[in-house]
Amino acid sequence: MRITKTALHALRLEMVNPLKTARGTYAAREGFVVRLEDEEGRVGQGEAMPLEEFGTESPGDCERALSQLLVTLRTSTKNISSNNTPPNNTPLPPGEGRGEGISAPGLDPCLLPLPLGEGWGEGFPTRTPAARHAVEQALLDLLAQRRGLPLSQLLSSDARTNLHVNALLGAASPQTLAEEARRAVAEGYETLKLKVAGRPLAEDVARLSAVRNAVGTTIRLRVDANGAWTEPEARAALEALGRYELELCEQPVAPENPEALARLGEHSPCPLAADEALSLPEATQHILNHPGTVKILVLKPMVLGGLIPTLKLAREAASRGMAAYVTSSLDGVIARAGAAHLAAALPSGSYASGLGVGHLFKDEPGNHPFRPVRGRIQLPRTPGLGVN
Ligand SMILES: O=C(O)CCC(=O)c1ccccc1C(=O)O
Ligand SMILES: [Mg+2]
Repeated sequence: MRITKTALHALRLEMVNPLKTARGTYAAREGFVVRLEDEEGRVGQGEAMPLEEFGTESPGDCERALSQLLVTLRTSTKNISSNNTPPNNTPLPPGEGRGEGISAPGLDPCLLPLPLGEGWGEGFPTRTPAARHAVEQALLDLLAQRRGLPLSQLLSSDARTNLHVNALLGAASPQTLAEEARRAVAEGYETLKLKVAGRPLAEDVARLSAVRNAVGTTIRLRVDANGAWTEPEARAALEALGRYELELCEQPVAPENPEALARLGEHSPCPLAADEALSLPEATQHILNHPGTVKILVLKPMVLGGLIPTLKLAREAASRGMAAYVTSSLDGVIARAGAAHLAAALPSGSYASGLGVGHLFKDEPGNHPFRPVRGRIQLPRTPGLGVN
């Protein structure tokens, strides 16, 4: 494969309502779309949507890195793969083991001529994970198209064809949250997620109570503290909120403190999931080494530097008995499409993915295949990413 043309566009996504997390409030998102054309006229697409507070580079650094990467791609005298048919025309092997499959059938070799930096497992993080994500995604889109496979199938021959997603509830007051929760359940969602922390515990208790009363006991409720509780606060909050039967809690304490996360996990009334901590290599290693205390990883490909590093981390986690699910970092359709293909290729699909955020954006394209319907995303069967 040879890249004959490249293009880089800025992308600005206005939100319908600002999304409040304990780490920041987002009214708009700014990033980039990369388009790569191969010698046979196919076009691959990738997105970079940096979110600095969650461990990516700044938009400025991202743009500089992308410009450099695209120059390298255009001027590379080396073909990205020595011929059109890779030596081994099969997808990556299924997700057991330590992910050694990834470098085997032609994927990493295709990306090797690129100074993409390293992915998770080889000295992660890259300094520009969002830029790496975009270029890797566009190359994978092209590669999957060339092989006539949906991207999910390129990543794993065992990939599922549809995904559960959670509804992200954005309302603040208990009453409006309860209405929002009822609507989501009526639409077909079986897993609801709400942001907690950054406010008095009594308020979160009232919010959780209102949601649980509104939806009954069969719906899964997950909460996300975005690292905002201290360890004692988290202990008290998990105790109080745990009465409402939580599926899990994402990142109760600061990402820099995986020891506290592990201690909390030993006595928590609900399973704990690591999210922001995974942008820090030392914290990630600590978490992988304590699989009984943190049971789940929340994987953000934009933060982890691409789909392949993320898949590697998921396989490593699975080999240690930990579960994982994929969420976006409030990305546009292109990145969410890649994340959906990745979610379908994870070793296990037992947790809903956090990819149902399109309705939060003002100019979300209307009828793309990655829109959840009745709480599920049905992956397109077309080769590549499946986004036009
Ligand atoms: O998981 C979802 O449904 C949406 C993704 C989400 O909550 C999120 C969005 C932007 C930044 C961080 C997070 C997070 O999971 O912490
Ligand atoms: Mg989270």
